Amino acid sequence: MASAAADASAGEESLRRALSEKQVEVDAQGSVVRELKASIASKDLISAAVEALSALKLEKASIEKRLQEIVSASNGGHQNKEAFRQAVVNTLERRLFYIPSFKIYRGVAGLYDYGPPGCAVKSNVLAFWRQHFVLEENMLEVDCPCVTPEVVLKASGHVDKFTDLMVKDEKTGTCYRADHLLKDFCKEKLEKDLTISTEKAAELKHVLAMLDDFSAEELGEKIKLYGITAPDTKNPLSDPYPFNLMFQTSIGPSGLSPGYMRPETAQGIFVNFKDLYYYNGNKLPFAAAQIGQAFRNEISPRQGLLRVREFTLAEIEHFVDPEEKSHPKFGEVAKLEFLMFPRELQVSGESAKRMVLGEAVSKGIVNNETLGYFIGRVYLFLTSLGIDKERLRFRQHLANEMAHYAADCWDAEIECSYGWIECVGIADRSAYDLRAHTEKSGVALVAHEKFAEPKEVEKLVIAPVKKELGLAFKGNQKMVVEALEAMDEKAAMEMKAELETKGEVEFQVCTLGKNVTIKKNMVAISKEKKKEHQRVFTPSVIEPSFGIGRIIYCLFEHSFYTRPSKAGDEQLNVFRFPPLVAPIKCTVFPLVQNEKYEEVAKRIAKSLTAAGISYKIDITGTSIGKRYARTDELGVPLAITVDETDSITIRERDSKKQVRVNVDEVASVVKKVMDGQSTWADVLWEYPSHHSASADE
Ligand SMILES: Nc1ncnc2c1ncn2[C@@H]1O[C@H](COP(=O)(O)OP(=O)(O)OP(=O)(O)O)[C@@H](O)[C@H]1O
Repeated sequence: MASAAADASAGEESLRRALSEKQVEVDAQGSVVRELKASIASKDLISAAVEALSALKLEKASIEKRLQEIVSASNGGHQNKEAFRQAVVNTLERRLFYIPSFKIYRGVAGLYDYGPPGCAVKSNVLAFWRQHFVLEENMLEVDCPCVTPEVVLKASGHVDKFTDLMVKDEKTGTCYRADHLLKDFCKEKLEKDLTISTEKAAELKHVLAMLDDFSAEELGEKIKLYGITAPDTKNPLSDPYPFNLMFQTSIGPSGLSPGYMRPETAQGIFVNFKDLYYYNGNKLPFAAAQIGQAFRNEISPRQGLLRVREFTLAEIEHFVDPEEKSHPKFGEVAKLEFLMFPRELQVSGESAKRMVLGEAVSKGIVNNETLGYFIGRVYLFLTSLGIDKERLRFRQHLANEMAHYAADCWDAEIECSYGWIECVGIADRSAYDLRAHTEKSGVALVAHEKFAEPKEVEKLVIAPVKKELGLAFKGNQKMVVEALEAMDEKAAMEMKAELETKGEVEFQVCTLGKNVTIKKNMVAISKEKKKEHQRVFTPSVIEPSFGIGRIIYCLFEHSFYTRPSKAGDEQLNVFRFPPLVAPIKCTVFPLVQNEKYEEVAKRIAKSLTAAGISYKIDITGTSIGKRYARTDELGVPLAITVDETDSITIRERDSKKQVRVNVDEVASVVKKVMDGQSTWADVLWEYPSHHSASADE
């Protein structure tokens, strides 16, 4: 291998790049390969690395041996992830951040209670959300009911389409999400089966890419083909069938008025569009926002807070003129650089790449400035909360993942021990929702642009001939009609030209997942000239939708670490929450139990209350080290120890450094750090440091 070092130098740079994209790295000699991240090494990674290293004439057998080591190391990494998760979840449940609901009755899957520190973290996250989005953009906040009449969710498409495909264990009746079982099977095979052939690997990857597109029949065929059985019992599974995720109810005692618990908060905003537009002085763009509970009867909720049956959503609906999607504040986020995972990289099997947001928009990777602006603001929001920048990426939806009406969608995904998790969906939903409610309610949910002078305008008119389409497409007619009507001007004029020359045209209907042949007699496309005093249009909507529980859980994992106790006999848990998020901002401890110190502690507590700072006072006689450990486990940033009557010490959680501060100044010092007006480094600079005489730390 040593002789390969010389060969390595020429191609090393490109090799290093090739491998680091595949998450492996070679050392200076080009002979040792090691994993960059704790992700699972795949067969694909191995063949790519073998190929690249072989090009440098390294000895193939030894490369393969080394790569096998990587695979077992990364499987070890997998176990480490589980152990890490267990440590985090144990701490969270023991300290009552959250606990399974109705625990004394053995709980209900997918339902959790937030305990005191969890409630505080959640309310801090929501307060910051309001400040960062609602306040910053002058959004119109609303609060609508969770119980929603059927007609609303019929119009939005939820009654007919908000389904997942389910399979049942044929013996026990246990239900599973069919696509999740197929996904788990493919992923496990790709990650762990080193003997898998290249063709098989390609097939499984294709299955993964098409997962969202499979019909019930196709999913059933794959499950049979791969011999997938019930994970817990290995019993055979039923054929997949659709299950609507909404909880149904009826409104009023008669039982005649069906309703549902809302599966998202957005519809409450759409149905109020007309009044909100008026409230906003009939001006676009504007955004409405809502924080509230959403309900989804998930088929088999696993993964703790990540997939639950009732959760808090924070949603923004930003209404904008479809012809003007630039954003006046885009410049403020254009220079941000972070991990982006556009469609093309996913399709070609590459990893996410760091990109400058402004470039992603100018190159058309992100559809428009407004969507880009929100991607940037979401990045700033999540990283300010303490989400690790390196474990946050924005993944673009694949064409088959997006609803047919959507112009572009990006998910903010956060990596945690469960893998990459969608925590915020940012979608340009075009005019779909407002159009759907206009049609169903008969109330025009539109905006107006008044012209100074009447204008002669040319209007695109797409008139599908429903009779002909019905004959040709039968049950699929509605989806073909919707897709034809949703065409933009360019696509419509191209279709018109082709119909005139060839008489028919191939047309992709995303909701059907295939092309259909449209004939000349099936649609009339024209442009009509009219004099108009105003332009009436349905606004497009850009929707960032935040799953608060998912964000909080990822934040817990990203903030958690352990460190040895002073005696080195145990590992102590710490959450390094930033002050913004910390459930309690400081603690107050008298060093020893005596009346004088307790008096001082009470005085400080009063001044903290007056300054609006949450604190915990602990006057137990427990050793100070134990008291610190207890509050580190809650992520409390500062601890005030009363060891004199005129001055006290403040200790910072992560550095464990201490300063001495006069009793009268304590509240204002803590407040400044909590509000972000000072940093701990400023405090260290300004106040004399204190070296603890206590043997506890
Ligand atoms: N069952 C759930 N439990 C907790 N949060 C959820 C759940 N379903 C969705 N969310 C959150 O709500 C946000 C918006 O919902 P959306 O409908 O886009 O999710 P989704 O695409 O259906 O999610 P998934 O594909 O994971 O089921 C998601 O980004 C996620 O953070």
